[in-house]
Amino acid sequence: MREQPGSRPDARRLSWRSLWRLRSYLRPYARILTVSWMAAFLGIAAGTVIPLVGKEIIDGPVAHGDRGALLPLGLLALGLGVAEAVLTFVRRWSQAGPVLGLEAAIRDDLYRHLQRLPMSFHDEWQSGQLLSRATTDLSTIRRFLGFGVLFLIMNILQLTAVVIVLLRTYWPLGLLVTASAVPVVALSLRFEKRYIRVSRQVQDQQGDLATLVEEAAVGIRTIKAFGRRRHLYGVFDEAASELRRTALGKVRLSSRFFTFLEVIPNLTLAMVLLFGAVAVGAGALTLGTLVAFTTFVLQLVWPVASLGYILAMGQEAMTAADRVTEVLDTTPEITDPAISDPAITDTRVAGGPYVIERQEKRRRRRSRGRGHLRFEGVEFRFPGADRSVLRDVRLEVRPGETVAIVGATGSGKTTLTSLVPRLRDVTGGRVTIDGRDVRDLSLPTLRAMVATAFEEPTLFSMSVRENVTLGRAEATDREIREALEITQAAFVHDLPWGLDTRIGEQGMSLSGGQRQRLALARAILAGPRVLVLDDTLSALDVETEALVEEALRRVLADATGLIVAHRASTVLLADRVALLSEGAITSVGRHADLLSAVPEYRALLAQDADLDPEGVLR
Ligand SMILES: Nc1ncnc2c1ncn2[C@@H]1O[C@H](COP(=O)(O)OP(=O)(O)OP(=O)(O)O)[C@@H](O)[C@H]1O
Repeated sequence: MREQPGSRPDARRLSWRSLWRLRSYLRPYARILTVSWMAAFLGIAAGTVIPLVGKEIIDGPVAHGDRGALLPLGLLALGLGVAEAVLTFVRRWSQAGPVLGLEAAIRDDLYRHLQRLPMSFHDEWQSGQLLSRATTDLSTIRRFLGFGVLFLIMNILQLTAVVIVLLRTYWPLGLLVTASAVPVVALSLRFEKRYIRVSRQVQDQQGDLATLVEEAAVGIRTIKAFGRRRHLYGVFDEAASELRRTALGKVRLSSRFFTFLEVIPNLTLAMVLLFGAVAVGAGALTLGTLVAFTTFVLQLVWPVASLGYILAMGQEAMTAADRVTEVLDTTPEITDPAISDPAITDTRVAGGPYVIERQEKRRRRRSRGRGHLRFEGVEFRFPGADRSVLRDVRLEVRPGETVAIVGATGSGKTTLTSLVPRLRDVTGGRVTIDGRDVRDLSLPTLRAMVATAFEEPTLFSMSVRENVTLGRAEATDREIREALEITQAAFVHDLPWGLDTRIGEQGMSLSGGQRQRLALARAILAGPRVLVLDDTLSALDVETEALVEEALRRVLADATGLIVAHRASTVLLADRVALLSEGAITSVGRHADLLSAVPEYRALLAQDADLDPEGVLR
């Protein structure tokens, strides 16, 4: 079995590199971020100066009873305190925009990229893994790039500044405080390795769990129908418990580390107080200096203690960035040709997306040919598979002609049809429309030329109108009505809000046949030159099917049709039939001729009780 991508910890890839690459998303916010960072640095400076003012107050006015000097120094300390508070507010306020903007921009790019990735990618990746990358992982990155990095640098700066001040104030105690950093650094390095491993495990397991929840929601009917609730609950519970165990391990690991980080500065503080008191007693240190010293060490408690938390955040963000870039780095294999096709959208065209869209539409209209479809020695092999699903397929569908593909289950019918709109790319030979290899056409042009309706129709959580006009957003109400009439889908007018009724996720509130009819209307409304129907009428009752077929005949007369058929009634829509046997086309001809001359074809359609010996519907 091939390994599920993105579901296993892969420490080799893990580095700051993935996270560093995402910095470009912060570029638009350079100015406001500068304000934020300036506020942070000035805040540290103000905070560091306050204890020094305290020292001056104790060693000066307090020690000498000089009340006159107390007021200006007191006001200075107060002013610094207020300044620190205001700067903290400015830092927090100015950070929110860039941080949320960063998350939204990466999410947009990820979504756009997922849409561009080919079917082979989506075949391999669990949707829950993609979902957790687009949600949990991006939030983790946002938290770290937005707050973690700033605090990490602020803390390091504060630690350095305070240590320098301490060393200059009274070096023996300064050295003691500096030495306390050694165990902190040593343990942080050890902690980092283990934490990276466990946090990747948690993130991957969250993705697996999201997949299980999604499958349970989408497949609820099957689960209920087979009475498998308990069984699937067991599977889910096991995955959830595993995640809980891993997450608990992660919390235990971090709590040990965080506790250690809390203890070190407090121990240091106790030692500073002890040795400082001795030094004051011996006259080597003033009282004011000792008070300033202890205030400084107290100031260090939070930066040191939070260092563990921030490092953990950083490590989680690194694994999250790795998981996100894993997807972003997958190159879409099915792309527009280099520059050979004038219909390719040039995103740098002046005038923005609307101008580009208009130009694209004009080009598409110009580039609409007659829809002459040819499969020329087509081979197809799934990635990693050891044998080809399609072998040397040669088939011609002339403009306006309809060819039915008939074959046993698993013979490659769906795969063959998916090559026309380039849902998959041939691995040998070529598919041409009007003499041009489909790979030489821009994807928008190709997909405007070819419309497909699948056996399992996907309807989106939007209105009927939006669902039906997916292939042609500018369709008028009259055109929509006509398409719905052809596909016998007038039932939508009886829905509570007619065309504007939102249909549930996957159109669950509609019957299978109703969904198929809407998907067919969507394909017809796109006004394609090549119409691909992959067993689209399978869920219709005999009467509705007859009505839809009658109307489809008119549509197909105007387009080139490729229809996958299991039933004789659908086959009769076609001018010719191609028999696909184990990935190769073994016979092509008229339905009646194949029925009498090809035993395999006869056997495939034999179950169709409605046929007379001539293969015609009774
Ligand atoms: N994503 C995939 N990865 C690997 N093999 C696949 C994939 N999808 C389909 N196959 C295999 O390719 C072969 C052809 O599948 P295809 O769906 O094209 O058959 P079909 O003729 O349309 O079948 P049916 O009539 O049951 O819909 C099958 O053996 C199937 O197992």
